[in-house]
Amino acid sequence: MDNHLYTVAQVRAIEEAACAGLPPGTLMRRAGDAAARFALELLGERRDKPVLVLAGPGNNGGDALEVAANLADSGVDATVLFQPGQREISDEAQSAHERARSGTVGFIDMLPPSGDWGLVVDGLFGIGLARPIEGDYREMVEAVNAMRCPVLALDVPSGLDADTGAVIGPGGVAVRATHTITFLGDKSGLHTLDGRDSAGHVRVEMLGVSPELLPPPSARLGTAELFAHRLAARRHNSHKGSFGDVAVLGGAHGMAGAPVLAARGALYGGAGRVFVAMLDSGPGYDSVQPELMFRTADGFDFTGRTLVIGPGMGDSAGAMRLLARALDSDSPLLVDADAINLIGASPDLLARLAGRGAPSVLTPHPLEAARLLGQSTGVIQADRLAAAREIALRTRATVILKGSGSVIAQPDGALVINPTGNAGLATAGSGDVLAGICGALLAQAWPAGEAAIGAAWIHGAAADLLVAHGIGPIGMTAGELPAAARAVLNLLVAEVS
Ligand SMILES: NC(=O)C1=CN([C@@H]2O[C@H](COP(=O)(O)OP(=O)(O)OC[C@H]3O[C@@H](n4cnc5c(N)ncnc54)[C@H](OP(=O)(O)O)[C@@H]3O)[C@@H](O)[C@H]2O)[C@@H](O)CC1
Ligand SMILES: Nc1ncnc2c1ncn2[C@@H]1O[C@H](COP(=O)(O)OP(=O)(O)O)[C@@H](O)[C@H]1O
Ligand SMILES: [K+]
Repeated sequence: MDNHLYTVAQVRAIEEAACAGLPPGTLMRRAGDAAARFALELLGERRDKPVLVLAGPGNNGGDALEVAANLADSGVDATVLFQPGQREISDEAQSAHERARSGTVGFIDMLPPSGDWGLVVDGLFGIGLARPIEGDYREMVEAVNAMRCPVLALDVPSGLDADTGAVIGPGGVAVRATHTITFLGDKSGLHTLDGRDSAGHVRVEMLGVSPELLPPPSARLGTAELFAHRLAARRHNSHKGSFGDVAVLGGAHGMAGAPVLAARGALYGGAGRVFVAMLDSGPGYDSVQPELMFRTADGFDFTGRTLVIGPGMGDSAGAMRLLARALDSDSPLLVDADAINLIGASPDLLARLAGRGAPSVLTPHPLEAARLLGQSTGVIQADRLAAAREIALRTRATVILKGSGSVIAQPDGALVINPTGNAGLATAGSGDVLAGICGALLAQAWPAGEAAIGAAWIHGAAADLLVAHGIGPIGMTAGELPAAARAVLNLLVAEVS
């Protein structure tokens, strides 16, 4: 399947199983062939420009040498930068060396001070990188990152942890590629945390390995197919009651903006009726969005309503009581922002959440996730997939761990990484809009897992649509997201209808 993600350990096992039935060096040659074709595509009309190929001491370097030999065979001026390592190289990599050295490939052992490269191929380190990149290799990575030409990473951008998307540290560096061709299965680390910046566009090359050799994936990349079956054209004979009520609970004194943004997200996400139940007396109505109905939270009836709790809620005793009441209710529930922090500080509230029968979704950003798990943000970000899964297991809720490449974890441990969105979303209030969109999908009877995957995808796609129209990433505002999300939703519905 196109969206399957594997761990490094799984890729090693796939490689071993595949090698067993093949003559030595076959996979490396196939990797070199596929990557050279990709390199030629990237060069396009600029085939007369020289290509710099960085070859490391292991098999990633072997792939690079195969690429260089293939490019030279195609008439491209290819130069390999290679420094021998301490260890003996593998037989496959040795053959690749011999092949490259017997042709027209040029070899250098240090980077020239300047060079007008048409493309750089990064074959320094792949899934075998075991410690931070230092010394001469570090200088090479830094020099490549300062270049303006396209950079094609082989398998994994050198320096990146292919499982977690973290730069291997402490104090490490990673190549920032424009493109990555990854072998024998896509890898989670290319799609979350630093992965998206480092890997650029990812192409998966299975090297002819039979699908029967593939294990069940450790995670999936989010796609519209994962939730498309929930999208349906609206029946003519429908009314506002057909699409559910969302009530956003929050809005302590001076913090009315956050619940209003969430409520707009819910309205444009298709909920039939949207309420904002404020802890303190807030605005009587939203003049931009007069469709929203304002209530006071005290005594507000939850029956038959999907609840989005937390935006701008604060941590007062009243907030805590409201949260306890929401957790104990039978309503589908989305828990965000201050409500997450309150649960992190209270084993009692955590137990109420874990004991819920109705659908529950939690949308922590990394700091909120850290508070929930009693860890530092650094620990959460060092392995976002593990953190999201741990929260889902502890809370028995669906979790969206937000950030670049949001990780959606289900209580049964299943993981999805959301591929949509961009840095324009790094603006105050965009998380509130996500909470509202997810609330709207829950209110339209989507199961929690699909609502979370769908909301993250639609929210990110809305930001991508805004960027495509010149609205961001710089200066994109959260208030612009709901209408863009509506456009994405209607496009999706039109596609499946
Ligand atoms: N085998 C196959 O069939 C296929 C393999 N494939 C390819 O192989 C790649 C995996 O190859 P790999 O296992 O050799 O690891 P790789 O990423 O080259 O790095 C390990 C080398 O780096 C060294 N080293 C590590 N850290 C270091 C550091 N910080 N600074 C300096 N040195 C450091 C380490 O030596 P060490 O010093 O640790 O003893 C070792 O020499 C994979 O990503 C894919 O591209 C594909 O062709 C498909 C078929
Ligand atoms: N670089 C990025 N790429 C993709 N999505 C991002 C990026 N930065 C932030 N986001 C998304 O933007 C939202 C930010 O939410 P959050 O951190 O709660 O902010 P706020 O509390 O201000 O609303 C999340 O959905 C997050 O996944
Ligand atoms: K690499």
